[in-house]
Amino acid sequence: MSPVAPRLQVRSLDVRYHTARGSVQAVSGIDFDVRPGELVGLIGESGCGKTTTAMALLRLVQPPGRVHAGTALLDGVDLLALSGEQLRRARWSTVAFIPQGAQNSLNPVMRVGAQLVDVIRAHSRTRIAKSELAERTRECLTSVGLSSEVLGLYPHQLSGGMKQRVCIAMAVSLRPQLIIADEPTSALDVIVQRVVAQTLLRIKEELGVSIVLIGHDIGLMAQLADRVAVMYAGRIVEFGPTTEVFARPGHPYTRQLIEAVPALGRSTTTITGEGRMPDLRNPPNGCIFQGRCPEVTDLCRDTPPVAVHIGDDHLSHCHFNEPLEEVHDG
Ligand SMILES: Nc1ncnc2c1ncn2[C@@H]1O[C@H](COP(=O)(O)OP(=O)(O)OP(=O)(O)O)[C@@H](O)[C@H]1O
Repeated sequence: MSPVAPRLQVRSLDVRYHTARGSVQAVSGIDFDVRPGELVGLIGESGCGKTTTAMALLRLVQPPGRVHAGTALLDGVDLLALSGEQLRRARWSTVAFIPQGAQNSLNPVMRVGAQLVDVIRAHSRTRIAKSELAERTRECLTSVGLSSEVLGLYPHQLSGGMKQRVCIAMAVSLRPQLIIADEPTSALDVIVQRVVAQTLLRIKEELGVSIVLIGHDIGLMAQLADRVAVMYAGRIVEFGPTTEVFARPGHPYTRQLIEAVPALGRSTTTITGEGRMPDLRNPPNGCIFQGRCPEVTDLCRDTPPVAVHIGDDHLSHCHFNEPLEEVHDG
């Protein structure tokens, strides 16, 4: 394991949705961490719990959802234990969020500059002089590669990619330690996706911010993430350096995901594995992936696999991985 202390450390996070038809175990005791200035990607097919994980970290899980257990330490402070007032202060200034389709959340009748000023004023802990505000808004735009002329424009005068970069500028405006971005490039065309992706890399490198990036575009994630956590049915089944995970995937689900990477020119993934994700109201005993695994055995049906180190900093949850060293299963 690397000696770098994590900025975010998530342990045993468990989130359920209590519906009339039973309790959906959307996130089942996951562990992961994000280091300073690192981009960690959460990948997996629709319904595996990526957004629920993000919502839990932001304390935005809505009823009937509820965080049942876990901790999420950001520089030692448990986000899941903050009071309402502490939370209000932490939003934007400590943890910022770029939601899906963020560009549509810009106010159409306000100039970009005024919207940035609003965010900084509303969430700043101290009063900021007008001259400093102007300087800060310019800096924010520069950090995402936009010129200060954009401050005077309305959202409809911007392209989709520029709007998304304005949203990233808003996210960095309070200089947070952590940004959580949920599919920030979805609904953009491929060329624009690259620009937005480059913008995320730029703020990571220039501002040292840590980023949790949610997405299902495996190709894009392979280019952006320092480490990836592969989720399946509410669990992290594999976690490790991106190059390692893609070059030497340990988990059969990761292998299926990689095989499903679309051919050049297509932008969506289809999963080739047989069968559907298990019913999360009644998950199976044993390995969560047993229903889709081509290598399933009785051991998999009876006993959940523990996390094993299969490489430097690389964990996988499969009975058939060759362990370098066994670690506690979260
Ligand atoms: N409000 C809700 N009520 C009941 N179940 C829910 C609710 N929201 C999500 N779920 C369930 O929780 C599980 C995880 O959903 P989540 O949206 O976190 O997955 P995801 O990986 O982010 O999917 P997507 O990529 O489609 O956004 C799914 O089984 C989903 O059906």
